[in-house]
Amino acid sequence: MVVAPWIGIGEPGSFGWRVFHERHPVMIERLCSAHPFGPDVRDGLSALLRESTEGDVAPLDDDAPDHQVWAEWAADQLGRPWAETSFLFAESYFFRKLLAVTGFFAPGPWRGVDPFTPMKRAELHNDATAETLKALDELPHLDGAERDAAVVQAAVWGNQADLAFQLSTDAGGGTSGLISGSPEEFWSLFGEPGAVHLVADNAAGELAADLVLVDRLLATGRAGHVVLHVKPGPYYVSDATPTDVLEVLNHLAGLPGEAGEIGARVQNALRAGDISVRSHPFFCAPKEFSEMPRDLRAEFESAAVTIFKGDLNYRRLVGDRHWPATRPFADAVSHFPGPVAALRVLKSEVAVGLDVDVVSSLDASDEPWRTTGAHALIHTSR
Ligand SMILES: O=P(O)(O)OC[C@H]1O[C@](O)(CO)[C@@H](O)[C@@H]1O
Repeated sequence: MVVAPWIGIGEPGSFGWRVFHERHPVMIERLCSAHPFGPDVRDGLSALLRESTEGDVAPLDDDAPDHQVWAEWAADQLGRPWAETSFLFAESYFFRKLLAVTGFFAPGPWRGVDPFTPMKRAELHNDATAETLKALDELPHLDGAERDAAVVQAAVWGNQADLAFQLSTDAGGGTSGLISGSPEEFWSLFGEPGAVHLVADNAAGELAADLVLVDRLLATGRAGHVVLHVKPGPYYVSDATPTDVLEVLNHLAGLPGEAGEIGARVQNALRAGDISVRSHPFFCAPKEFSEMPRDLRAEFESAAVTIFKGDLNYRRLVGDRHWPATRPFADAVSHFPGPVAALRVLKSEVAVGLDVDVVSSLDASDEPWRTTGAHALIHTSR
C-alpha cells in the first residue's frame, strides 16, 4: 500500500500550525466570554493552549467514561512534543482535553454542558441560515432532477458554515464552485432502496441541509432506511451531537413553508423507525477510518451507500496525508467496505481525486485553494 507522510502542525506558518497558534486562542477567548467559567477553568484553558503550542503531549487527567479508550488512542503519542504529532491526532486530542477542562465530565455545574452550544445556536438562528431555509420554498416548484441537484448542492455548501473553520481562516466565504464531481454523479450511486448511512459533520445550517437530503433520499425511495451518524459529544466546535439533531429538527419543524414540511416528514420518519440516529465513540477518535473498529465496519458493510460530510470526515476517510491531489479517490477509499460518497468544502490541506488540469490551474492561481473554503467537491466510489 502507498503511504504518504501525514500532515503535521509543527511547521511555523503551515495550516495546522495556524490552527493551533491563531485559531485556538480566539476560540478560547470566545468560550470564556460565552460562559461564566471560574478561574480554575480559565487557567486550565490557558494551560491547554500552552501545552499544545509549546509542550509535550500529557496524559488525560480526568476519569470520564471514555478515558480508557482515549488513553489507548493516545498511548503512543504521550511525552512527544505536540509539534511532532499529526494534525489529526493533535486537533482531536486538543478538543477532548478542552472538554475535560471545561468540567464536562466532572461533578458540578458544567457537567454535561456542551460549551459550544451558544455558538451553534447563534448559527442556527442567524440571518444566513434563515435565508437558506426560506429558499427551500422553491423546491416544490422544481422538477425532479432540479430538486435532486438543489438538495445535493445545499448539502455540499452547507459545509461551508463551519464555526471552527471560520475562526481560523481569512476566507470571505466565497463559493468558487465545485472542482470535482457533480450532483448527477452523486445520485448515480443509488439503485434499489437500501440502508443509506450519512456521517454528518456540523450542526445548525449544515445539519438542516443534511436533513433535507435525508428527506429526499426517503421521499424518492433511494433509501429504505437512513442511519444518521453524529458525534457522541461536543467536538471541533460545531460538530453535530444527538442533542443537536433534535434541536435542528425542532427548529425546522417549527418553521412555515417547505422547511416546516420537511421537518415534520423527518420527525415522522424517526417515529416510524425509517431514520435512526447513532453516535459511535470512534467518530471522535484521532484516527483514520481505515482503522475503524469491527462493529462500525460491519455497519458500513451493510449499507447500500455511505455519505461522508465535511472536511474532518474527508481527512479521516482518505487519510490526512500529503497525497498527490490527483490520486484517484477510489484508491484512497479502497479500505472502505462499500459504496461511498464524500461531500466536502476544502478547508484543510489534504486533497485527492482531482483532475490534473484542475490542479494545475488551481496551483497557478495565487490562492491557497486547499484551505480557503471557497472550493468544494463531490467524490464517489462503488
Ligand atoms: O467541519 P469540517 O468541515 O469537518 O471542518 C473542520 C475543519 O476545520 C478545521 O478544524 C480548521 O480549519 C480543520 O482542521 C477541519 O478539518
